[in-house]
Amino acid sequence: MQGYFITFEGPDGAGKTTVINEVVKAIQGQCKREILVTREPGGSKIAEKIRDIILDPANTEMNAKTEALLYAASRSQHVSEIINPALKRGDLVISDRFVDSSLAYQGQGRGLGIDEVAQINAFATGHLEPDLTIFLDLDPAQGLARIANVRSGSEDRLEQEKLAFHEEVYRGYQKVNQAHPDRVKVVDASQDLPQVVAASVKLVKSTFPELF
Ligand SMILES: Nc1ncnc2c1ncn2[C@@H]1O[C@H](COP(=O)(O)OP(=O)(O)OP(=O)(O)O)[C@@H](O)[C@H]1O
Ligand SMILES: Cc1cn([C@H]2C[C@H](O)[C@@H](COP(=O)(O)O)O2)c(=O)[nH]c1=O
Repeated sequence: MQGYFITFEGPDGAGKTTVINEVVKAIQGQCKREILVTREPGGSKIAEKIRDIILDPANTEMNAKTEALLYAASRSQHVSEIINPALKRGDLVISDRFVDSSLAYQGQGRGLGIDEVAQINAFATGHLEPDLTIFLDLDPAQGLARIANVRSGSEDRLEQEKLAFHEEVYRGYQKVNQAHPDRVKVVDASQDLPQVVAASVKLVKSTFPELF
């Protein structure tokens, strides 16, 4: 039985983690499949260890290629150990970030090139692609302001990057979204949380009506 793979993407602070939790609460009683929520970087023991290295603010000397390869390595482990087995069981897998994050942050933000970063990720994931990606669309400055409200002073290495970097990442997302209009659906994340959640639930239900 083949499962379903949904990813949430967006700038830092767009609300991905919060919205995923609310979407799961909303659909849990109605969904015909088990729901597995996971995240990147991370999602498995080894992948979480790699996450700690990538996001440690002390690792200021990490170069862009190392960063891209660490995200891809973490993802490879996550896919083989967690995501693929769940999809084989027939689960609905919801991941907080996936390859599109690498295309936007490392491909565009770090200037490595979206196509080049896509290639290493195709190798890492065995070409796994989500069935649906919900892009929470928020101005990067607003996202950073939301994060500063909740964890000012303890931002991770990526969150500590200047606004110009996050604006470049946002341009990367726009390119990726335009290249995959069938897969990526955009939700206005500047709305109040209940509206963002309702729009996301509607997308899940309309994309996979057979799940409900
Ligand atoms: N629609 C919303 N309106 C206002 N605040 C929101 C909204 N959605 C989430 N938030 C708040 O914004 C902050 C960041 O949310 P959250 O951690 O879910 O974002 P994220 O996209 O997962 O961030 P990151 O990419 O850094 O992991 C939280 O304090 C959350 O409560
Ligand atoms: C998967 C992935 C993530 N990032 C960045 C985006 C965030 O700034 C951090 C951590 O993610 P979280 O949502 O705050 O937990 O990592 C990235 O640059 N490239 C990636 O592939």
